[in-house]
Amino acid sequence: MTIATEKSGYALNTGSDAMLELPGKPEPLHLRASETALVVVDMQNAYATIGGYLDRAGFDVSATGPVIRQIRKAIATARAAGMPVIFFQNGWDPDYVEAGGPGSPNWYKSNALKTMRRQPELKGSLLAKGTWDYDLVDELTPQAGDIVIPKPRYSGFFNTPFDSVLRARGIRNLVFTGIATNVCVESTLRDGFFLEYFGVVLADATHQAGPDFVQQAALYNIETFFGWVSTTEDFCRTFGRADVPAETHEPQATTA
Ligand SMILES: NC(=O)N/C=C\C(=O)O
Repeated sequence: MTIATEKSGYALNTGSDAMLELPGKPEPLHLRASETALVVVDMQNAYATIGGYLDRAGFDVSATGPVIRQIRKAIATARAAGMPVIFFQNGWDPDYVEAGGPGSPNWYKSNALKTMRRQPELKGSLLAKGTWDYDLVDELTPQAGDIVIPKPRYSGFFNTPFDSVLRARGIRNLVFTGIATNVCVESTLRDGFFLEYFGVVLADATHQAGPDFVQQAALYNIETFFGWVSTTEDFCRTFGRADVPAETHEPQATTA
């Protein structure tokens, strides 16, 4: 992506690179790297690690290892292609004020809040900022140039600067990875659809919260009504090299 330094104007930031074809369902999607961001949804211990919130709430997280590895490949490709990499972190302040009280539907539907009400000894440990549960998994550490956006609800567009961050960079296409396909990934992709963003999910770089059929249902919904479904390999082949190494980096990202 070209960054304007001595000249001004929206057109300086976007659209000068090649239009590429990303294989996908229900059909290939055409997009430029300069107008595309890689979005990593909620890859926190809460969602991807045994002992985290989803595991404690009774969801199966035993198959998240391969998903983490695919996300690392996608991140390495995106960084090499000059695409913004945007990490979301889901959760609330340690007193759960941002979670909403009994006046919020979130109070009734959040399985983290329900689990903590059932097991009061867990209070303060699930999805609270500053805890291990809230932290991104060690394998997916943001680096300088990446953007980290905290979010208080399932959609990354709600009560966050996400839309502004995207519009300021001329981003029109969102490539989604992360957990959970059927909750925060789909919610964010849907809201993006309403805001005229083109959303594509890398199926093998996502994981559902719930039984296997939920993953298939979410992908069906996305490819049929809201966006496109592709794979990590196709993303890496289109924007770089499929065998690009999944590096580790120092934590120096910008938190929005
Ligand atoms: N990141 C997510 O998709 N979260 C799903 C459920 C929750 O946060 O309770």
